[in-house]
Amino acid sequence: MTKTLAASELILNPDGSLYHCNLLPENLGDTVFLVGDPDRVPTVSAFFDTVDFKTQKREIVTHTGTKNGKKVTVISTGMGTDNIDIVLTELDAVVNIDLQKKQLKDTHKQLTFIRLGTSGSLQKHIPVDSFLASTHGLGMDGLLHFYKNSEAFTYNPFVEKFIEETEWSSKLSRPYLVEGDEDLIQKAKNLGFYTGITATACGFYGPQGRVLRLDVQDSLLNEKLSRFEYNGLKITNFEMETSAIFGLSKLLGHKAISINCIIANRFSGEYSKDYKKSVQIMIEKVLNSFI
Ligand SMILES: O=P(O)(O)O[C@H]1O[C@H](CO)[C@@H](O)[C@H]1O
Ligand SMILES: O=c1cc[nH]c(=O)[nH]1
Repeated sequence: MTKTLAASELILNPDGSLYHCNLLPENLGDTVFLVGDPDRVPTVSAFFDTVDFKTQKREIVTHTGTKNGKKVTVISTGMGTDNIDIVLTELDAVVNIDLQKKQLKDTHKQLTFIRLGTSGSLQKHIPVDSFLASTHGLGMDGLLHFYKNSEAFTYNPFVEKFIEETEWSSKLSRPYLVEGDEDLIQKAKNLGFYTGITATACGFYGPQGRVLRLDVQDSLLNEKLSRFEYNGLKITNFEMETSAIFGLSKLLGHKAISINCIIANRFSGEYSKDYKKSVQIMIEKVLNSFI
């Protein structure tokens, strides 16, 4: 018998839309741009040909419209993998659950997620105001461990070597490594973007080795991350969402890429003089070549 989801599990608003995103199936395009900052949503939708739908709840702002005849959406996730859990799960539910019957659909629709974010460089040669596409997300956040079948990402030679070489503390959650979509990464390479492994942290300060008033447990963490290498793969940058976007996309059957504008270099101590301008250039390049 087909399972019907309880009202407490699949929470819907009075109009039948998803609890946090406020979205109904007709409000969503097949390609979804994910940005952290709600203020970045209009910057992205300014490059759409039309904007036909807008909604907002908390920090989750959505614009849907068309670009080159295709229906596209941009949505803000806020900061961190906990918000990615909410947004990606609800976006998947919008297309793959019958919201009226509250039942899983038999056939699944595949969405394409394109994160357009900001990030800090962990490599001297990757400067501020450059653009980087993640080949993999290295999750230091622990989100994926709550889901069944995530073992594929947590038990592999990269993770084993990483734990050993960085002397990863047993008090922290086990790192996991998930790859992005190969075809989308190739498109970013064609645009001349840097590529590399993106470390996803569960915070901006201590978890990324920033010391203001509080000392960190491992003051050498960033040094270890930048030095680490596995089969020619290097860790290039820090941000707070990519691992969860890649992990949930793999588990749910969607395609994903994460592209970030480098706004800080953690070794030179540099910070972009006008990061919003650089982010806008990145958005324009991606919108014009990915749709
Ligand atoms: O600019 P966004 O997309 O929010 O991305 C980065 O910026 C935030 C931290 O300042 C984190 O969300 C991090 O991942
Ligand atoms: O250093 C940085 C810059 C942007 N976002 C991050 O998470 N870290």
